[in-house]
Amino acid sequence: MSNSGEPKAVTTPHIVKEELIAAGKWVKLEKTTYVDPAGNTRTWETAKRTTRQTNTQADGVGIIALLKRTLHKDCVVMVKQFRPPMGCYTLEFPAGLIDEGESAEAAALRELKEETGYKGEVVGVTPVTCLDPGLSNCTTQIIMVNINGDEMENINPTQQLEFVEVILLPLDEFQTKIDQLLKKEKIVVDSKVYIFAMGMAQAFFKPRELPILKQ
Ligand SMILES: Nc1nc(=O)[nH]c2c1ncn2[C@H]1C[C@H](O)[C@@H](COP(=O)(O)OP(=O)(O)O)O1
Repeated sequence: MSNSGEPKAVTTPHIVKEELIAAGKWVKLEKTTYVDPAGNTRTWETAKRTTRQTNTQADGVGIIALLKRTLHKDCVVMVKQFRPPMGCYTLEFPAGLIDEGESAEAAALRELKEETGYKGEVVGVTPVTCLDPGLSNCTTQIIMVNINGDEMENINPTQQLEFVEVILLPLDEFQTKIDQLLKKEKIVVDSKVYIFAMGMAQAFFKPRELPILKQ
């Protein structure tokens, strides 16, 4: 790297035009023409969902649902399902697309009920977050939900989706349990899930390894 020579022109990068290359019912491919920070006009191949609702910036929601029961460890409610684009089973947080006129919070509680049978209460919401910005404009909001597992309707929850398996994993062993599952089965874990698992391990277990805290 060198600091010599003419300073590069600095431009505010921006989109010039978006041209449709192909469209299906759920997904479309566009050629995006844009100006890069150096002022050069370039193109990019962009995938978009066709289903994004008006008045929302997020395509869907992901739900971090904590099942809280007396005399049980708190568990994260996970779903395992066959995902055609991956060609295999995946381990994910419950998730789904936001319907027209629906808030992210309402979508999260609806999807949680449909996919797992549990009735939850929203305790946190992320901003709109991107999922794979080098490929797609797809966005999600992650909704944190608590489930009172002692409530009657959450004792034997009935899910509405036949091909979605609900898996409960204890929060305090989340990463270890995922690792065990990955060793046992041919399954791919969603990156959001694994990052959350690593974050939990760092937050809860690493500080206790500091010498000062061991005394
Ligand atoms: N990319 C997709 N291709 C499809 O052929 N069908 C798709 C795509 N994305 C969504 N869907 C369909 C499948 C479901 O019937 C509905 C709703 O999905 P939803 O449950 O909201 O979301 P996921 O659980 O994340 O699939 O859309």
